[in-house]
Formats: sequence, C-alpha cells, structure tokens
Amino acid sequence: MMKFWDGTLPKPGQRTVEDMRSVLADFNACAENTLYFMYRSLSMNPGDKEWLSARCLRYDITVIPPCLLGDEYVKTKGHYHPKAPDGFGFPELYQVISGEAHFLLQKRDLSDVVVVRAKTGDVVLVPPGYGHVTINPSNETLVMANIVSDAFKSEYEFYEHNHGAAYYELFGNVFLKNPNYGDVPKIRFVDAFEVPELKILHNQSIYDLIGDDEVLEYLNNPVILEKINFKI
Ligand SMILES: O=P(O)(O)OC[C@H]1O[C@](O)(CO)[C@@H](O)[C@@H]1O
Repeated sequence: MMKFWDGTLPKPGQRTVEDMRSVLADFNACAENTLYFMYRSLSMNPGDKEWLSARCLRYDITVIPPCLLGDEYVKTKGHYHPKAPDGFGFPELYQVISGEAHFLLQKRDLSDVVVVRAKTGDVVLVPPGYGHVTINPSNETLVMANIVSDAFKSEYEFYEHNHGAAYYELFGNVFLKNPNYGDVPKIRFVDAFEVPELKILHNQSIYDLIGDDEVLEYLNNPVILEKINFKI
C-alpha cells in the first residue's frame, strides 16, 4: 500500500466484522481481518494541531482494504451527525487519497438517497442533514481523509436499527434495497464535484486547508452552506 502519512501514526480505531454485523446485508458474513482502520485527530506539526483544536476540528485518515462480506462490498458502519447550534446538521469534508469510494448518502427524512462516486484525489462534501456510509467497491485499498467538527458524537442508532443504509452495494456494483426500509427514493448517482467557492478542489489536498481561518468555518457553522445554496 502507498504511504499515506508522513508523520507518526497513532494507534487506529478499528472495526471488525463483529462491530459491523448489525449493518450488513448478510448478518452471517465472515471476515478474518479488521475491516477498516481509523486514524483520528492527525496533524503534521504542533502549529496545525493547535489550529485544529482551537477551532474544534479534526483531520482523520481511514484505511479500508478491499473485502467482500458475503456478496457485499466492505463499507463504513454509517452514521448521522446532529445539528450544530445554528440549526443545521454538521457537514463533513472528505477526500480520496487513493483507491475508489462510493459515498452512500441519505437524508434523515429519506427523501433523497445519493451515491457519490469518487476516485483518487476527488473531494466530497457531505451536506448537512445527510447520513453517510463509504463503500470500497474495488479490489484496491481505499485510503481517505476527512475534516470534521470535533464538537459532536456520531449517531449510529438509525443505521443499527435498520440494519444499514437504505441500500447495500453488492459485488458487480449492484445496489440492493434494504428490506428493512419502507419506500425509499431511487438512488441518484453523481460524480464527485468541486466547490470552488469553498476551495474544495480535486487533487488539492484538503490538509492544506488547515490554517486558513475562513475556509473551513462551515464545518462548525453549516448555515454558511445554506447561504451559498450548496446542494449535493
Ligand atoms: O463511524 P463510522 O460510520 O464507522 O465511519 C468512520 C468514518 O467516520 C469518521 O469517524 C468521520 O465521520 C471517520 O474517521 C471515518 O472515516
């Protein structure tokens, strides 16, 4: 696997198949190895660390080796974010460092389900009010980075209770509706896109946004995204 971080890495959070069982298409799926590794709160130097912590932000890297769980591609567990004090859900900024990702996003009221297809270098902004699962639909390791507010706890209950997101992605890129959901919209498929007004650009490391005093403000004040009418 390529080197994805220059500094020392902390001990990662890990998810095994047992941690994931409640959200899998096949409850009895087996996997010997850890499914993914989460390196949280990374910074390259003390200045960046202080800048991030003063703004209550976090830079994480997640590594998801390829794996099939039964017929289903490996994925993150899935969660929603609560609302920020300004009344809009906390968003999250992602970038694929290497590999390929499908970001399966669903609105809380299930009025919209979107799959954002992203390849190496692509950026994806998860909008307020959307839960997210990241799928590795390839036979390469997916390495992705995110910057997110550190002022909230992820909410897993809905995904656990409903045995995953509204759809499962199976081998051959087949999306299967999760039978535990009622009526859900058809998936909208979109390619990852840039948001130039927020300096969110493909192939420009999101890490380089650290230190810019205005550009990541929407992560704690999501109303800013409302004002620029950001839509996925
Ligand atoms: O918490 P989950 O659903 O397993 O997803 C893991 C992902 O979420 C994050 O915690 C950020 O939302 C990342 O560190 C990681 O990519």
